[in-house]
Amino acid sequence: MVLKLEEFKVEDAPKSVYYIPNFISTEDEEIITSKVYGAPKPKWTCLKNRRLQDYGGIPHRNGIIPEQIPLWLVTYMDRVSDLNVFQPSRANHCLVNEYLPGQGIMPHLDGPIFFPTVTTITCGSHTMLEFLREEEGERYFICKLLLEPRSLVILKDDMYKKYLHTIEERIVDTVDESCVNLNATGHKLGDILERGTRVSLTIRNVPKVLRLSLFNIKIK
Ligand SMILES: O=C(O)CCC(=O)C(=O)O
Ligand SMILES: [Fe+2]
Repeated sequence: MVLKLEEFKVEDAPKSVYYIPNFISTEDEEIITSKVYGAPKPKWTCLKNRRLQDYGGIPHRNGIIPEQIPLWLVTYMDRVSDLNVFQPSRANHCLVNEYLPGQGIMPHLDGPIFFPTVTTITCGSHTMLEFLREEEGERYFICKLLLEPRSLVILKDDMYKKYLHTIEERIVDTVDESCVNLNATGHKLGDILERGTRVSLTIRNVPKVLRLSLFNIKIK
């Protein structure tokens, strides 16, 4: 299936957002959640307000020391790379985040470690991804995106580099006029959406790949 990215552009957002509903099937969604929850307990990193798993290695300022990515996940990372969003490269890192109702993520930029395009597959529950502008220490709300289960969202340009993104710690979301991708979703103004447990795959490219050289290992 060849998918024309331009057809999924969110026109009412700052440059650039693409929102693709049903990027994966319900079967894919079940595979992803069962693999994520089937991972050994030490694979999880527990933060104060969410849990996460790193695949592909831990990204650092100087680069990433690559780790083998399980085949089930390579399938989905390849499906995203095939949209040519990381050209001339491909995805080599995936962060899995789990959010229980009431959990979220603080306003942040993904930063310069990554190729400046971020893609996220949402499983299990919707969420509301909100965007802020930061100026002279003040933060101003810009817009929000309703991320439905099985969707893919792609952020690049100013939406990657300039505007912070955040998920507020809420148990319900209300759909209002600031939700700029509403017409691409199955929802309407005024809908009240109760959050369930959301598992997201944040798929990116780390351009700097470090290779461990044997010559740097001192043998006594
Ligand atoms: O879970 C999400 O949709 C966002 C995750 C995120 O912003 C990040 O991991 O940098
Ligand atoms: Fe982020």
